[in-house]
Amino acid sequence: MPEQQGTLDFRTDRARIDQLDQSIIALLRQRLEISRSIQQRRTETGGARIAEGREEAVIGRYRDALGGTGGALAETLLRLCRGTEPGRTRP
Ligand SMILES: C=C(O[C@@H]1C=C(C(=O)O)C=C[C@H]1O)C(=O)O
Repeated sequence: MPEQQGTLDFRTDRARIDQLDQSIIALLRQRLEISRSIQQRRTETGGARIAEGREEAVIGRYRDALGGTGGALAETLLRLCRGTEPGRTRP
């Protein structure tokens, strides 16, 4: 029996959410690859991995669009793109 609440059936909307999540994950992987490429090229030429001013701009973009939680999401996204999470070698 499908999961229902009263007469509501969430299957169609949940299928759309699942599709959107797959698209978001694919976009995140693209972003991660480009971000790490920039970081690698910078460190290989003696620069710092992190560009704080640029990160502030990225966080501000998400905060402006989505509020404080959006800013927190951007901070998590930047940690993902740095690839420096302890104990993780892959995204
Ligand atoms: C990708 C860059 O390098 C780092 C990663 C960033 C990102 O993932 O958006 C932003 C700033 C840097 O800390 C960059 O400088 O643009």
